[in-house]
Amino acid sequence: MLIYARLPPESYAAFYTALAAIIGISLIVKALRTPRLLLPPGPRGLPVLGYIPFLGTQLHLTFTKLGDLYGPIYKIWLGRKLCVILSSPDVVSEVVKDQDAIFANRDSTVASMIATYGGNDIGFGDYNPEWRKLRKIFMHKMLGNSTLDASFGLRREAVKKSVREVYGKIGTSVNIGQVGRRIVINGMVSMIWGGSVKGVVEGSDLQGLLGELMELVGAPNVSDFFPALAWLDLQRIEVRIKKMFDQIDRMFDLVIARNQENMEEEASSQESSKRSTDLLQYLMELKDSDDASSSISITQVKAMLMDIAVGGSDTTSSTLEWAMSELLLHPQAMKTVQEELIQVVGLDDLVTESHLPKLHYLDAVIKETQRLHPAFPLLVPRRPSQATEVGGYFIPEDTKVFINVYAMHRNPTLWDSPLEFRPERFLDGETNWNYSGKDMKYLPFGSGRRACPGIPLAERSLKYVLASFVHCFDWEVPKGVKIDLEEIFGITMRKKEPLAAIPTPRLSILELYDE
Ligand code: HEM
Repeated sequence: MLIYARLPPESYAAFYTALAAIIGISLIVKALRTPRLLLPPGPRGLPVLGYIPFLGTQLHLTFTKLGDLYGPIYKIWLGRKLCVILSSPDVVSEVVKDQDAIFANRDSTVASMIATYGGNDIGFGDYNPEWRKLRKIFMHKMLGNSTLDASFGLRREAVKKSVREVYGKIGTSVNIGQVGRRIVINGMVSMIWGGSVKGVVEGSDLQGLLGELMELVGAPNVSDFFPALAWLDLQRIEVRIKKMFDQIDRMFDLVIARNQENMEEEASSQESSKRSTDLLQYLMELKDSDDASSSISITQVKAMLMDIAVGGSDTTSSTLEWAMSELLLHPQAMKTVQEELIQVVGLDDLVTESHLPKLHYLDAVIKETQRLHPAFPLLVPRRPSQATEVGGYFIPEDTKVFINVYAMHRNPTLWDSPLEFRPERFLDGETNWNYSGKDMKYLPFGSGRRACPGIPLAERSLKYVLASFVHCFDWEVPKGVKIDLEEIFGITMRKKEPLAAIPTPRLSILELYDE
């Protein structure tokens, strides 16, 4: 204080000027020394529209070609939306492993928000404690091994029904995709509410409604690229998806009401011990639970039903159709699968889920099918909750991040002869191939916090249905028909031309087809 008091006023001014100069210079030096991160490279596109006019309909192919030009991390602008596309194990690992928590949000769209009850589900909900609660319930309780074991009977009924149906069409051409979709939807529906509510889906076209809903969720929407124009709903996607959604929602309301009536009736007739359980019943019990760590709202119940119906149906049935197409194109692989089935099951019996762990070649066929034809070729896009760095580039908050597994699964630097269908590569004995998402070059179910929670059910359903199809029947492509493997990009990647083939019976006891 004394010293200050003795200094003349001009000295204060000089002191503060010098101090400001030193701070200013050190900030400039620091800024110059810190390398400024750039956005990833990428094509220019047009003013305002960005790359929208050049996307085409086969997004996975467009993105793969751009990856060949710009490398494993590049950007495009779709209107006002910045998108980054990743396609090498290194950069993907930075996102789904090193910075998984930052990239744990989905990039919601107008359509996905409507279809998921405003993001009250697992697929599009934001990463927060409520989402973690739902995901835990979904994975450990609803799709845990004991729940799946208990519901095997319901899946078996769905498979047997379809085997009977195909047997009725022996010698004629069968649309395999359609039969597969029906088995998967019926199996899914009976697991969800078949134990307690009968007959709600018969007469209502759940399969058709889900198909249309998925198509609209996957369609590029101007409202997402130019949010200021969303109120115009230029492509009428919002109007159309609301219509589909309302019909499915009404079906859920009906099912829930019936479930409640049945539970009340059973309680009053004191038959609750005989009650058959299903996922809906389990969810309704959580809805009424007093335990805050597991209680859920009725909207969350319906959003989870939607997740199972949407997430589990098209993915599983498309993969089945691709697997059958590859087997029909590769008779030696078909023969090997059928021989394995004779050894493990025998021609005098039907496949059951207890046989599945012994069907190693069949498992390799399904893994190879998913390598070449991943159901979500670009996974489900993620969105960083803060600005960050990937592959040495700047990634702003809220960028839409695509992971191009289609390109990685076909990359010749990662796979030998990547375009060949060779199930044996999954039987090499050295690598423990699985769907955990730890090996970044093989991600059919994604990886990290947002990886598919339906893997246990998907794995069982794929093996069980495919094994039953090729064990019960020999299949032949109709004369003059050539199987092609052209894809259509949508939210899931489907086969463009439906697969048709002619079945003939294989089992030695014909009564098995009528069981
Ligand atoms: C062949 C069958 C299936 C395939 C190939 C598949 C694949 C995938 C993929 C790639 C994702 C995104 C993962 C990521 O972004 O990292 C996903 C998410 C999801 N899948 Fe599956 N799936 C299948 C079956 C199922 C089934 C049977 C269910 C439910 C019963 C299901 C429910 C979900 C849900 C709820 C999500 C969103 C997860 C989240 O955002 O946290 N999936 N699936």
